[in-house]
Amino acid sequence: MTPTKDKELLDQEKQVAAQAALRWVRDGMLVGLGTGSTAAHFIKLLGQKVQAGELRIQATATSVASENLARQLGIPLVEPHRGLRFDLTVDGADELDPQLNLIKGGGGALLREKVLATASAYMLVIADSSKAVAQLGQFPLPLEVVSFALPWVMDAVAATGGNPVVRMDKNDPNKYAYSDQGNLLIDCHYGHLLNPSELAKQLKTIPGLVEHGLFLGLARAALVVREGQAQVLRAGAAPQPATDFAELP
Ligand SMILES: O=C[C@H](O)[C@H](O)[C@H](O)COP(=O)(O)O
Repeated sequence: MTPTKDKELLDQEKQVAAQAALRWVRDGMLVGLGTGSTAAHFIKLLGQKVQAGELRIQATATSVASENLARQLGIPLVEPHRGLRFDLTVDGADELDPQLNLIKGGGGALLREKVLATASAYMLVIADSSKAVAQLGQFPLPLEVVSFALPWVMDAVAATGGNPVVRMDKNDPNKYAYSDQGNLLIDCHYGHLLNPSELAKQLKTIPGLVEHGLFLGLARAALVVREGQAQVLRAGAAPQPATDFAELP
């Protein structure tokens, strides 16, 4: 299989997962919108339902890109405010393990993604087959870092075995990449994570490290596509077909 074909197939899987996720959305819901290519498929499909008058929902997005997309599609948006809680957040992931622990932040949106996932009654992950792994850590762990603190954060993260690399701008390799909050991003190459929760605790003690991309115990279910079919995964449970399955969060 050529890399391009591979990418096309994975993109089809992302669309299938996004389509299946629509079953989770009900009239009147407040929905958190994720970021990335898989979440973008979901936002487009959701936008079609809203435009057709088939769903009345309100949403908040986890990035400027997703917010712009939602606005273009006519999805009503709600600004962050005290007491705002989401019925459902639908988001992609860079990796998910059988316990539905995640690595996120490949697109730099980890901070807002974690804020919305935490403020949601239900987080649903949508993913192509390449994202499901036995153990997290092949994908470099993203961190969001305040610029001033960068040198010390790099030292502290290196001391945890993270081999940190500052992320560069996709369009200009001589410039740093910045998050929507104006912070820097670091990618950490730990290899397989033997104890993600211990690592998460260590990272939280580093001043200037705003957030890490480990999402532990946040996802309630995942829709992962295998051989063209969406399957529902839950922590420690056997996969279920998503075809004859609809769940109210
Ligand atoms: O910061 C980006 C997010 O965590 C994405 O959800 C993640 O990188 C997966 O993106 P994609 O759906 O494009 O693979």
